[in-house]
Amino acid sequence: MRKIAVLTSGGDAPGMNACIRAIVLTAEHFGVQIIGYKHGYNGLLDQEYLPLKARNVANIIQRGGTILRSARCSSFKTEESAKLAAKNLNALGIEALLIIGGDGSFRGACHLAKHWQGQVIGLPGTIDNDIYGTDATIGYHTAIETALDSIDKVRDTADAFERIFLVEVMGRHAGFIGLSAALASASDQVLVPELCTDLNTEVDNIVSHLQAAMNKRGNCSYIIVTAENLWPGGVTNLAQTLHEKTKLECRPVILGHVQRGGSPVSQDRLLATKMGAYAVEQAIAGKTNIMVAEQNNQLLCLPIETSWQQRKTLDPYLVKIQQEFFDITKQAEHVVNVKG
Ligand SMILES: Nc1ncnc2c1ncn2[C@@H]1O[C@H](COP(=O)(O)OP(=O)(O)O)[C@@H](O)[C@H]1O
Ligand SMILES: O=P(O)(O)OC[C@H]1O[C@](O)(COP(=O)(O)O)[C@@H](O)[C@@H]1O
Repeated sequence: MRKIAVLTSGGDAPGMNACIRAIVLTAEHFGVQIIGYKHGYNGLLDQEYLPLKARNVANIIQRGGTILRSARCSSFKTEESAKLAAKNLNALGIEALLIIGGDGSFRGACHLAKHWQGQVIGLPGTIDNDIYGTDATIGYHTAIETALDSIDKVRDTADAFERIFLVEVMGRHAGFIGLSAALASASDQVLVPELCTDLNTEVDNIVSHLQAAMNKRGNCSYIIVTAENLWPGGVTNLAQTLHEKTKLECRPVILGHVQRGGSPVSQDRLLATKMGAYAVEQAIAGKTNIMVAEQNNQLLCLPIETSWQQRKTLDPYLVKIQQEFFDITKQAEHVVNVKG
């Protein structure tokens, strides 16, 4: 193994820089040259790259975003693009390509592999955590912290005015950020795709929960965490609907792209560092068409297709706590008197 390339693709995630750093330092350790393609798969098509050395990755572990830039590249789905990318990689003598991104980027890697003899290795990097086979993806823990920080602040003003707030978090098709942020911020309800089967009955459920909370706690603040793309018209519409049904003040808050930025928390830096180093070792060992993953603190390789062929599920115990133990409408009628 003499030359490896790396790129970041799809939604950027805090920790991608830490991962690039680990890849570069590990490659240097083994005497392997490394180049970075810029702007995701666009860089492969435009032959836009730069050599990466230890000095290029100094002082980046704490930075969000990605020094290689990221992008979505819809034209990469064509056969001509994959062939052009293969030609460009061969022209530079690249033997392995490391792709830091989500399952879409991994599909891109598989597509390329049909037309390129080199090795492709995926490193799961997305705030959404929606990649099957790994306990967490690079960026997920930082996104939870960011959402949590905002929800805590929303709670202050919600409490002061005894208002209802709907907070929209990211996660295009997955409720990992939503469920974790809701539980960790002690939010009253969480609406995520995995748990909302029928939106028609959902408004009535929310209203009955709300009434139960008011009956139990008196006039109070109430926070609902909602995943993006779930509610037609988003949280602004849902806030309006709830206001019409309850006559209570409901305010929508969309957290948006702030969740993608910021300095990575230690969990993401460590995960990114471990996965980056491990991916280089796997490349040197000749592995291809794999993604690196971590399960129960153990690094491993999985076939890259696993990432999208199987659907990652929410932690059932977290769901149980939020949906059953903490559901105000499902609490036992009698309260045990601790004084006897
Ligand atoms: N089926 C596919 N074939 C080839 N390339 C793909 C495919 N799906 C996604 N890609 C590439 O991966 C990029 C990132 O995918 P996307 O789903 O947007 O983000 P993520 O990798 O974070 O899931 C796309 O813009 C495209 O360049
Ligand atoms: O920045 P964009 O292109 O608007 O994409 C927004 C989407 O990207 C994400 O932040 C991350 O998703 P991916 O990592 O799968 O690209 C989603 O949570 C969000 O829906």
